Amino acid sequence: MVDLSHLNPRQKEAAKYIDGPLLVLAGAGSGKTSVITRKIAYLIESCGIKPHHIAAVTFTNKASREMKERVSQLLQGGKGRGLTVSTFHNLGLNIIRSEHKTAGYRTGFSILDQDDAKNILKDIMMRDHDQDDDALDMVQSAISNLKNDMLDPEQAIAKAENPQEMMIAQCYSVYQRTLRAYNAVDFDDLIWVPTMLFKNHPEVLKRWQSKIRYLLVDEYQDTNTSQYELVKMLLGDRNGLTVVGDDDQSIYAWRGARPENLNLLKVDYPHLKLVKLEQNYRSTGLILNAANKVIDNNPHELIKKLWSDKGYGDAIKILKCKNDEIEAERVVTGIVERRMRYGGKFSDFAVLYRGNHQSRILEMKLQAHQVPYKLSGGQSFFGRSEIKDIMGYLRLLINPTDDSAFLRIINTPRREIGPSTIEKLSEYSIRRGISMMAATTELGLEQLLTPKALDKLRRFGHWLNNITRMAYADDAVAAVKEMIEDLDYEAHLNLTSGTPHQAERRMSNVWYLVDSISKMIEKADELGDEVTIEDAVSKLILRDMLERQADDDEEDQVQLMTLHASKGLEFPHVYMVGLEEELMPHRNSIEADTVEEERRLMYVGITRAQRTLTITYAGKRKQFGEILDTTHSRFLDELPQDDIEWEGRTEVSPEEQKARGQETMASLKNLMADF
Ligand SMILES: Nc1ncnc2c1ncn2[C@@H]1O[C@H](COP(=O)(O)OP(=O)(O)OP(=O)(O)O)[C@@H](O)[C@H]1O
Ligand SMILES: [Mg+2]
Repeated sequence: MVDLSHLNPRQKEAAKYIDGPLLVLAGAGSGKTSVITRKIAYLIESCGIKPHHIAAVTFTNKASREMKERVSQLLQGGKGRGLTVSTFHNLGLNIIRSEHKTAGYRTGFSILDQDDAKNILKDIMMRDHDQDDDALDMVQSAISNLKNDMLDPEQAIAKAENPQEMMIAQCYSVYQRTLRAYNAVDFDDLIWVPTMLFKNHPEVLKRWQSKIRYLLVDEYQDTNTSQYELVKMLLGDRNGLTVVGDDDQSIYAWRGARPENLNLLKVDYPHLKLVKLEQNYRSTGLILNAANKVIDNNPHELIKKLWSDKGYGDAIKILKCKNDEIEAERVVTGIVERRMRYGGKFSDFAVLYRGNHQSRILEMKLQAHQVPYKLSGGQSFFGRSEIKDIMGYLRLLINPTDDSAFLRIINTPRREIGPSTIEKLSEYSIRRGISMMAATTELGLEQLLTPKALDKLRRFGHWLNNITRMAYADDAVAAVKEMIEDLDYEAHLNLTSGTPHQAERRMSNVWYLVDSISKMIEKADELGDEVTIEDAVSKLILRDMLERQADDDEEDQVQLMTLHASKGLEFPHVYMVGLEEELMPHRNSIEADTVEEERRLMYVGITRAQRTLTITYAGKRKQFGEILDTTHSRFLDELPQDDIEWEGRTEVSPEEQKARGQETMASLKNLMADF
């Protein structure tokens, strides 16, 4: 029997309630994710539901890995085998994979990352509309919003109210046709396609409903319309749904998330049971109080009051630094000092920032002090050009119809296949209705190309076909290694990198990628599963898209990530950097009057901290090559000023320090009394 004794009465109630759909609505650190993981164990061990009938979904890879870990601790000895714990997008990918025929895709369909998708869109826009990069970004995000709101191209065209919306809808229509022709899906399709599939094919939906009998959703406030639709369809008129969320932590409205979905649940499921949790088990009293005060500045329908019995804790520190360089230096020396003085691990520290561009200066300082660190998200691994190149080959290897991958690598490393050859090849492939890769070895090309160009294309085509055959028939990893050697990719890096050291580092990234594939295949082997090169590469593509991070969570490293990426996680010591107007809150949100969402982001950041919170800002910051004067963020003024040590502003008086000490002791005594 599963042990629920660690849960408080309300948590227990939520874990045991299975008579209807349930919503747990509660603030940060109150144990929502813990309810989900315990409930999974309860469903399996006490309700007799088989693990393969349970699916738990969350938003980021990191969160889903954490959840998996927590569940596997609760269900040891393989009791959880077959359970699905994944991101929404991963669940969508699995659905499309097993239903690809009905969904209209051929096997080995490819998943486009944001960049590839953008390239396709760029081609389309250049063809019919003369547009710049800003317009491209705008259209890409508009198409994403249309998909998230479940509108297909025809509906978007019908709904367009002005020339701009019509232009977007038309681009959407051509874009979607092109994706189909490429046998490819983009990130939003991973949700949109399964939803449409379920809508149009009730028999497929039925099959999935009988597969997934209990669905649990974490971070529900960040679901968008199509994700909500997917949840609703999977549930049907059954009872097996638990969702947990916190409207104060809704931080993805800009990506189509609809916190109103929390309210919609009550409308769609009149019998919805609501459980609220109030005790925070994560943070000290001071940190929690600061979080509560900041979020109080947002309008609330439902007031949630969180309390903690972890004692008063250390004061929150605010450091004013002269510039961004000194800010980074102080954060790093602060981490080193604290670790030396109190012990602990580097992985106890997290540095959170608003935008990925802020990581570079921190990375430099961490390297200078030889502090190990892990960067999550941003332009880390999969954004590197060498990885994109090799991924291009791998994508083509698992899906020869992936024309965008073909275009990326056909002349990288250089094979002297010029643009006019590629153009003719493209026209020919469109005329024949085949992929560019397939066209390379067609006889019909002879009339179009010079013998030299023809020879180069054919040699390329035959070579890659051979590697593909090897990868499927024999040892996939050996085939990939041979491919990289045949390409003489190392020589290409030597030619295109600034220094030999850079070339070496880039090549080691390539081997890291190959190693990841090999590990995936080995791991599956050990479990008795079979993972093909196709599965391994698809997984890499998805990992790339979701988080762009290397898979080395276990190591003792300082964690660097954006505030967005930190959702759901917790760290003993948190540094929030760059708390300046126009950076946090972000300039765009000030202009668009969406500061409330930034305030929720601030709330998310503060509530990641368990024991100490240090906030920094710089008086001057280098941006776009210019040094700009800055002012501190308005959110700092919203903090409870009595509880913070604002360096250079207010000193904490000795009497006050004493009073705080007494208060801390008193709450600690209370805490001890509870044990
Ligand atoms: N009943 C409990 N007793 C002791 N510790 C608990 C209890 N419930 C949760 N915790 C601990 O509190 C911390 C926060 O829990 P959890 O991450 O589940 O909160 P959450 O509500 O999901 O937070 P967030 O809103 O940030 O996602 C975790 O370290 C968890 O182990
Ligand atoms: Mg959580």
